[in-house]
This record gives sequence, structure tokens and C-alpha cells, in this order.
Amino acid sequence: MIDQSPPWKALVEHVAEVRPMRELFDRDPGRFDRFSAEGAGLFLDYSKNRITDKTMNLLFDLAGEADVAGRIEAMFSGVRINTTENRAVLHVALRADADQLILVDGINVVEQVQGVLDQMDVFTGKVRSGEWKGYTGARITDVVNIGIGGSDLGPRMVAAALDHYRQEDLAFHFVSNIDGTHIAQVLGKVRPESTLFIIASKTFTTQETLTNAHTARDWFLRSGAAQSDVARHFVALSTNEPAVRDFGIDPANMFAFWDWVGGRYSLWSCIGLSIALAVGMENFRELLAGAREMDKHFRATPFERNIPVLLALLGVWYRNFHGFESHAVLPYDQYLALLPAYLQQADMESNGKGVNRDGIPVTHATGPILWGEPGTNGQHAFYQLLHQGTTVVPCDFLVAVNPLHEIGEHHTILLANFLAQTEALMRGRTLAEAEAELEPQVRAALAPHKSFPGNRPSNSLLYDRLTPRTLGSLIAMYEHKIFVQGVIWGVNSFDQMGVELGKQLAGVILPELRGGTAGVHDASTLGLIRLCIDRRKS
Ligand SMILES: O=P(O)(O)OC[C@H]1O[C@H](O)[C@H](O)[C@@H](O)[C@@H]1O
Repeated sequence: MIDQSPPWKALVEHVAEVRPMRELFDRDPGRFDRFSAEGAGLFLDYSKNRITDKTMNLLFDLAGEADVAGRIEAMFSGVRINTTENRAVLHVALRADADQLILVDGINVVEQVQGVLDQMDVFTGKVRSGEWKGYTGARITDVVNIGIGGSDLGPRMVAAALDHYRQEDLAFHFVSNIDGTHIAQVLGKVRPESTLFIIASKTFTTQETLTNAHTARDWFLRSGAAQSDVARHFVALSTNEPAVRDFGIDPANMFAFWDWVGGRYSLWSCIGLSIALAVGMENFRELLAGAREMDKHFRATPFERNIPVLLALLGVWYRNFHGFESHAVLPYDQYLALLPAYLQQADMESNGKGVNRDGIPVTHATGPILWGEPGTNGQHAFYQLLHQGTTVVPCDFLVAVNPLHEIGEHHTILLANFLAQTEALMRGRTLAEAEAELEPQVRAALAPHKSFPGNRPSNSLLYDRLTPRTLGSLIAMYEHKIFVQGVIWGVNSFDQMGVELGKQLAGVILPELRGGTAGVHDASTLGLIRLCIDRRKS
């Protein structure tokens, strides 16, 4: 276990040595220059963290102890690092240079990737130009992506983030939830003759997705379309061709990917088809190019300037040596509104693990709770707790230096708010400072309420403006940060066995609800099952 290693023990000792950040800044004007890094279109200022040069050196030692460098090479070269599922982890191959060679079982996967990209190119070109027609000869006006988890969050987040680059005459909808409300809301807005359904599922066995897909197909056929018309309106994105065929989708309308792509790392594959339809294949390839730039930065840059490695180490510093349980991602960019939700799956499904790669319970904390909302909205909601609450939440602030919509002073005001928040979190306000700002008659009563502890850490991530390339780089940066943390914690970041038990139990309860008889359960579950059976109307 990493927590028995000398660098870990040294870090435990070191925590108390680090002076409050305000003091560190006062003493050291070079902090910003020393604790910042740039690469793949991103600029990271990490000087507003509870760190000194010694802290960083100890964290680099910890990375060495965990053999982060060796594990990076193992991932990029196709070693089966997802040991519980005996799979390689090669989302990086999805955006590799076309002439690169990455072998899995003797097959060059880059060639396979390029083949599917070409297939996406042809298809998206036809739909976007209007050449691809619905069964009545009408052009496609609406695209509905049916998928959940990694087959929903990635495409939905990126489609929203790149809305500025979207083709105007195509509307996009995403259906994920098994709650019938979700599909009902979407089917209420679209017409069968002009709608393209994308059924996105790596396994093509996911209950929600298959149920929603059947509902969509029934709705489509009820409109008067024939079975043979399904081919013009349903395509599948999957690794499971037999299941796609069983569902009734012609494999000619299927886009493939492979078991070495994890669901939460799959937006770069054909799972991104809705993104490519929205913004065009050229922009989709730009997204891949941005990720590729970050991959190169991650693989080749010394850890001292390596953005994903730095972010990962800082996260470990807080999670394991300060006990901070959560991490906030705060995009000061309305286009990135869905990024925190996307990262919840990427991070928490990857590193929310309790045993190490050998199946032994870990004796240290692993992945944090990740959450967040766009600024400045969050300022008027939960920042009270960030500034004065009794728990400390390390934050990532993300902001474009230049906006996609230059309207009056909006962007300058946005920038001022982002800058002020990170400064306020770091500096805080002492009791004496609070007192100095108050009238004598209220000074004693109000000063404690108006003082701020400060010393609250944040990273600032800046980019020029949100382009497909920048976005690709940003997402890949978080993927690699998660990877490095998984390596340090010694967990397998690429399985998700923790989601299985609930699925299994739902499989037991479903027939009980259908048959109207509860089986053997604890008293609470039994009581609730009976209540649902008794009070259910039909
Ligand atoms: O793409 P699918 O096979 O339908 O899987 C969709 C989702 O299912 C599960 O809940 C997994 O935990 C997720 O990692 C996955 O993204």
C-alpha cells in the first residue's frame, strides 16, 4: 500500500509545516511563475494551493513510488491494465495520429479507428446535407440520442459545449432515463418522418437504453412507417453486433467500437456520432486533435510542468493528507454547464473504489465526491459554504480569456468575478480586517460573521476561447488526472463493479412487481414493495 511508503509518511509529517497561503504569497512574489504550467492550449495557475516547493517535491516522489511514468507507458502501449476485465485501456488510440501503430492482439487498432471515423464522415455528411432522407422523403430535422451513462453524458456535454458550432437546422435531443417522462417529453417534440434515432450502448444490454429504444421504435412504427423504414431512422453505436441485429437494426447502420474503450471514456469513438452530426466531422476531428495534443503533453512533459499530473497530485494532497472529501469544478463558461455532471461519472465511477488492484481493501481514502455548477450562478447558491463553511472544498475554476459572445462588458465582468473568487478564497478576511470595515456600534457583533478563514485552495485553468480543440484538450486533461490518481491509489480505474448489485436486485424485484407478490426482503424493502403493489393504479 502506498500509504506505507516513505514519501507518503513524509507528506503526513509535512502537512503542519505549510504556512497559510496568504503568508506564502506575501513572502514569495515568484509563486505565480513557479506554480503555473502551460500546454495543449491550457494555462494552469496552481499557486493558490497549500503548497511549497517541498510539498511538490514530496508529491513527485510519491508519483515515482507509484510508478506513474511506467503506468502511463503501459496504458499508451496497450497493456491490459484493466485487470479485472482483462482489457487494454486505449481511449488514447481513438484520437491517435492516423499513422500511429497501436497493437492489441496483433491488430493495429488505429486502423480500425480510422475506418469508423471515415464511416462517420460519410454518414454525417449525408444527414447534414439533407441527402439522407426519412421514409416519406422528408429531410432529417431532429436527432435523438438514446443512451445512458457514458453513452449519454459525453455526447450530451460536448454537444452543449459546442453549441456555438452547431448546424442551425438540426435539433438534438438526449433520452437516458428509464422514467417514461424523459422519452415522452422528447417524442412530444419530434415527428417520426424527420427524426433519426441513435441507439448508443457499448454493451447493447442496458435496460434503460433498450427499453427507450423499443418505445421509440414502437412509436415510429405506429405512425404508419413500415418495418423496412426502420433502417432510415435507427442507427446503432455499439461493440455488440449480435445484439444490434437482434434489436432489428441492420449492421450496415451500425458504427462499431471496441472493448478497450471504457464507457466513460467513449465520447471520442462513434459514441460521439451525435456530436459529429451537430458540429460536423471537421469539428469532431478538431476535438480529437485537442485530446491528442493533451495526450502528447501528458506522455512527454516532465511532471513538474505536466498539467494532468499536477492536478492529480494536488487532489491526492487534499484527499489523503488534509481529509477533504469533495472537489468542485466551477466553469466560468456557460457552454461548460454540463461538465461537472460529465466529470462525476468520469471521476467517481473510475476512482470510487475500496479495494486495490489485487483486491485488498485500501487503507487510505480514494476518489473524492465531485460536484459543481457554472459561475457566476454558483456564487449566489453554494459559495457561502465554500467561503465560510466548516468543510474545505478544493476548486477548479475554468475560464475562457476571450468569449464566444462579445456582448458589452459581460465578459470583463465574468473575468472579474472569477478572479475575485479565487482571491477571496485564498486570502479570506481576518477578524481585524472585518472590524476595521464596520461602524463602532456593530463592530463586535458583526465582525465574526464578516470574517473569512481563507487558505481555501483553487486551481485556475485558462484558455483562449472555447473551440472544439480546446474542449478536447480539457476533457483529456481530466481523463489523465483521474488516471494518475487511480495509479497512486493503486485501484483499477477502469471497471465499475459497484453499479452491479443494484441492477441485480432490480432484476429480482421487477418480476415481483409484475406478479403482484413480494419475495423475501428486509422489512423496509418489503414494506415499500407491498406499498407500491397495493397503491399502483394499473
Ligand atoms: O453503453 P452501455 O453499455 O449502455 O452502458 C451505459 C453505462 O452502463 C453502466 O451503468 C456503467 O456503469 C456505465 O459505465 C456505462 O456507461
